[in-house]
Amino acid sequence: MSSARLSGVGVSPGRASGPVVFVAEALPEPPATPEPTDPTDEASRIGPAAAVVAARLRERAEAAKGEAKAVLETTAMMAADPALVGQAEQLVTGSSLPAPRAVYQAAGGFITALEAAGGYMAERVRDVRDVRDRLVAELLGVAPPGVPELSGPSVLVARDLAPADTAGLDPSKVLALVTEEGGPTSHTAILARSLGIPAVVACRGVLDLGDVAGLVVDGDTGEVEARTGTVEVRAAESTGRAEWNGTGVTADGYRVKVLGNVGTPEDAKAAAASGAEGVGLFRTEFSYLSATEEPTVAEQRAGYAAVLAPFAGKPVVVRTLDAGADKPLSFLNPEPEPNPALGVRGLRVAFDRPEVLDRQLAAIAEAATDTGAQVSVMAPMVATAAEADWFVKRARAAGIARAGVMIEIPAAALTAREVFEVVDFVSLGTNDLAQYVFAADRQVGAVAALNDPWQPALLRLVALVGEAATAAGKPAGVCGEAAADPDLACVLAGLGVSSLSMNAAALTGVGAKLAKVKYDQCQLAARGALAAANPKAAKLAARAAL
Ligand SMILES: C=C(OP(=O)(O)O)C(=O)O
Ligand SMILES: [Mg+2]
Repeated sequence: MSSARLSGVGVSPGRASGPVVFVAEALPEPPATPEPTDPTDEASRIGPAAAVVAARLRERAEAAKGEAKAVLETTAMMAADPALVGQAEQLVTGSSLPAPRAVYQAAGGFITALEAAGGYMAERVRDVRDVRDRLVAELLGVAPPGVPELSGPSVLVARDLAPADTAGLDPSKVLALVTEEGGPTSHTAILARSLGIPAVVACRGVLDLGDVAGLVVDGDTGEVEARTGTVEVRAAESTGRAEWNGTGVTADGYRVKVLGNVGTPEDAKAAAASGAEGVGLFRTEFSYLSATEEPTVAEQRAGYAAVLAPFAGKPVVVRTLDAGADKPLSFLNPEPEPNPALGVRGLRVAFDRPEVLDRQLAAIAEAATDTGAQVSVMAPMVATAAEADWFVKRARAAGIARAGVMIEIPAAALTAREVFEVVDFVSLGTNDLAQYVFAADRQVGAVAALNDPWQPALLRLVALVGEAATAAGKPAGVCGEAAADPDLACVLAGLGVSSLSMNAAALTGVGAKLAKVKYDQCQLAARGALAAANPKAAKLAARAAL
């Protein structure tokens, strides 16, 4: 047995090992050439291929439960649909197209019709695309794209995963996740952390491992060991070392609220069970990553209430839709952009379509009344005080008394004093703030080191916001991944941040660390990190003080 070592960036803690499963990449659009030499023969391949795809989907449906079962049964029926097969056959015999292209085009006709019908029909578009891709892959003799059905616990390896794919992973089957691309603040990393799946991103070379039986993955150090022989199947153990009494406070009584980042009702329950004092960031867009139409106010109200319910009587900051860039919502970002992270994302979508924001605010206000949670709202991707003012006025008009904005664009950090004049609070999104201050895409593995939350340049922007918060007498929180690192959490508190919001798994570690240190140690750590020349030196300087 031989082994090879690779290293990437550990983004979700824990050590796990097991057999490896590669996630096949999306197939390119099949070409319309060369013309088949015998069109009748070529057309006759489609029916049997559809039968194979349908049978596989039915098999998976039998083993699945609940919603997954229903989805698989519907997809199996579509794959066996004689209309799709018939039209594709005609395109081969009538227009001399190769079978994969014919299937692609026939499915395209169904997709256009479903989209035009709207409503429930439009939601089926995703399923038709799924069937189309499976059928094309079968005809080409290659693996279908996406996360395959796992026969047992496995380590998944992918170039990167779409947020919707990551959200759908089953933590009981996925031992660990390793991606060739992606950065520490990409949504793949954030979702892996919230699912408690050890993960390493930006792991160069993992896709070229070829003949490897299993991987040992260390989500803390970022090390990945590839073995050619059998690898023990081992799930990560939860560390559970630290203890915390559920109140964010330093040893000498300086209060720093410790809050949860949530996207789903399951996240909210996990955050409440882990002692979150409230929610500092509810990412509402996570509920609609696969939606093809804007959810109605009633649907949004019910969805938000399910997330707010565990926090009745507690503070919850609901962020309005942050659609675009790494989290596109098809009903809000239909057009491709040359540079999506710098384009129309977050609050910018609402400038063109304020009625979508108003409907969301109405649903949030109703869900707040339904659950008794103390709800505030905040807008993502705000660049100027004027934008902040525009948002706060709309929130107040919707009956939501407390409104703030995220500070995740350097311009907003640099003008934090003006922003504070119009908002009740701010929350620093250090994931995007790092991406924009370093001009380093958070999804690109090659620039992952620049997106390190210990970068002194990032901390200097946080310090500006902390000073502006103190001058305004209003709170500044951090809800980016920086807040989830216990030492860095102390540094942020020392910079004037009054609440820290993080995934459920990080709450105890951060709460326990704060309880061990005095506030002047946090300030000393902050001064040391600010003055450091690089992230490593910043970490060492902070640790020396803590
Ligand atoms: C918390 C943040 O928002 P998101 O990660 O959802 O972009 C951030 O940018 O730091
Ligand atoms: Mg952000």
